[in-house]
Amino acid sequence: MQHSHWDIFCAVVDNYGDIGVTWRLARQLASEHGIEVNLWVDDLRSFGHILPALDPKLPCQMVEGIRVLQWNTPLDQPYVAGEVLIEAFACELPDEVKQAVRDAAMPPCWLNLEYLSAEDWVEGCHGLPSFQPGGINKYFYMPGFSAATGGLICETGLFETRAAWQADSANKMALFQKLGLGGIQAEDKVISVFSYETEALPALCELWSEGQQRVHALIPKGRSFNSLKALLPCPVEALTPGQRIELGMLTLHVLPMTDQQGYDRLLWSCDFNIVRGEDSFLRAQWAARPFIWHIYQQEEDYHLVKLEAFMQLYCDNLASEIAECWRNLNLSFNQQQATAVQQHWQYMDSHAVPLLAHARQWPIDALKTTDLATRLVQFVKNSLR
Ligand SMILES: Cc1cn([C@H]2C[C@H](O)[C@@H](COP(=O)(O)OP(=O)(O)O[C@H]3O[C@@H](C)[C@H](O)[C@@H](O)[C@H]3O)O2)c(=O)[nH]c1=O
Repeated sequence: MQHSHWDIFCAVVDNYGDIGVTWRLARQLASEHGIEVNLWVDDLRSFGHILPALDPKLPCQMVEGIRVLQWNTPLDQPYVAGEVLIEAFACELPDEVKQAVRDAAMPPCWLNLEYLSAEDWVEGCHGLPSFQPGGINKYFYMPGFSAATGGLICETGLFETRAAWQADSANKMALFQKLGLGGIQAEDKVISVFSYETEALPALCELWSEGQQRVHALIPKGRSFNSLKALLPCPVEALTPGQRIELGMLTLHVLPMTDQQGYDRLLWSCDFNIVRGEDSFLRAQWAARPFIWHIYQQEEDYHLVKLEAFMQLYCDNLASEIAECWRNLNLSFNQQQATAVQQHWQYMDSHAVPLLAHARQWPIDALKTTDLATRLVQFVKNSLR
């Protein structure tokens, strides 16, 4: 008899995105689809940054209904083939697992969960099998924005919860206070910043510090601050959560890192979000607020192709003037063009109202009829038939 559990293997690369995506998926599969999930992770310490409830020293633990296992090489905890085996982002599965799959009387449905992209070719590759030694198929599961792709991770009821949160400004003020971010008034502009290093960031800070309105930039300790060293009173390593750095009309706040639900609420609470990678990029869209996407850099500037594909989609039904302005802002930020990013930010400020209206409509248009987890469960059912 086949075991009904699912295994997800995730290798943490150099950031939080791979584990961020797989953790969200694992949680949703368990809570909304009643699936028993084993999540194998090779770096629990990094995982602990976005899941403070985790004990990185434990080889096996239950967190929010998911069994989280330390993935060591060689594998030192037993793997038993279940109904589904997911290798996240083409991580190389342990030999012991591949052997167990070959030996299983009923092998699991084996999937490679790929990175999200808005490019056209994704539709053609989603669901394609690749024949593996032992006569088993491995399927490419491609997240994406169209109905013919694997979809986008989005929990049931998320938009309603977010709308209720945003309907009462007391929620954001209470959150800022809870996070130890002092001195923020309800009418101030609040911007979250979770980017990689870029020269665009000090340029924007300069603009904000000289503006008419009070601006608060909420920045977790890490890569964004590496680009702001010249503005800091101490080395980046010495910054402490809650610390404030006053620069004219701008206050830089050192943001404590929270779990993913906390980060979502932060995105809902800000007027503008600067996000990166894959997961925060999607969550900024679900926050229904305007954003800049600092895309993860790839060889030969391939990331700019991915950025272009997304921008085209996002701007599809946006008035051309506003679309151009938002595209230029994103491009100049990603290309570290200090003067251009300042100019485009100012243009964008003058289109704030329609841009916000677009950001509010976008999640509904982008999600289509079903989310990734629901499509994935259906995909597995179809391929096991
Ligand atoms: C700031 C913050 C983030 N987070 C979470 C949100 C996301 O799940 C995660 C960050 O992931 P991302 O936004 O994807 O950005 P990232 O840069 O950390 O991850 C990247 O890693 C590379 C290896 C991948 O190739 C990229 O595509 C990308 O996923 O951290 C929290 O939970 N709490 C926080 O306070």
